[in-house]
Amino acid sequence: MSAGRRFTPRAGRAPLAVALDAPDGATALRWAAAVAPHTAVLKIGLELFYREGPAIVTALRAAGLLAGPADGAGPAELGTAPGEAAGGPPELFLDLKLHDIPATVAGGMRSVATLQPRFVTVHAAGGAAMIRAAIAAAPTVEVAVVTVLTSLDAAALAAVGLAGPPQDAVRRLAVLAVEAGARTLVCSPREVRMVRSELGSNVTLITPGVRPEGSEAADQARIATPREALEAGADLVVVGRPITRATDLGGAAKMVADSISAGQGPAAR
Ligand SMILES: O=c1ccn([C@@H]2O[C@H](COP(=O)(O)O)[C@@H](O)[C@H]2O)c(=O)[nH]1
Repeated sequence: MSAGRRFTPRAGRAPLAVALDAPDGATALRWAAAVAPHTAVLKIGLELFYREGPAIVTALRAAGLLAGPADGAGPAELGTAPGEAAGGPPELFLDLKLHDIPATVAGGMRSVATLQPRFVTVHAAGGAAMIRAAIAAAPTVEVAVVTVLTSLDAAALAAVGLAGPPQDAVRRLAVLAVEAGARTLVCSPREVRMVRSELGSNVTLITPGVRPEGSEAADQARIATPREALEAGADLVVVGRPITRATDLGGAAKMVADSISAGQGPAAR
């Protein structure tokens, strides 16, 4: 079973992960400084990690923009229980989408586990053995399993041999992942209700494909607003370009965080 309890943001933080899809470390540091006060999680993906490597994690931590082990970063049993900590810097989400043979993915997980991230992503399409290997290799990391990329619509899925509504593919892959021991899944906000009713309240659901009202979908196909995602049962919403392409990144992140917080409370969850 993958590490951690169901995700709860640190006290005072909106359940928002800002995607730092920056071209270089200097830009990432600037963006992180602007958004860190408003977000629970910072997500580092392929663009930034391939460019800067683990050094970007060290730099963000040195700047106080990312939680480290001393802040109780990592899965809940390694750090603070929900509600215990008063804020603190955002937690680390390494969105590296590992997808390879089990032994290779296990090696990759062992390597990135040294950075003590809260979440690392792998692709469900790598299969159950690969997911089990990822979890076993990094017991302190929450392995977040990507079901169906939020950029894929029904036509794109049919073209890769997965004809049928995206919901069906998401359901199959979510069940496979949980049967392999995962308890954190990535899907679009459109499938959250279905996945939650299929797999219950113990799984953490992370949703990219989130667009504040009026912002461009760009290459995302299965989208909803932050409020809609949370109301459907998501635990953490990922927002990138609508924040990082804004002139005032801090203001944009605050607006998204406020829109989420306005919808939170017993009735909304
Ligand atoms: O299915 C997935 C899995 C991961 N992502 C990542 O989330 C962000 C979304 O960024 P936006 O700019 O808000 O579109 C990005 O880093 C993706 O790699 C995803 O979009 N869909």
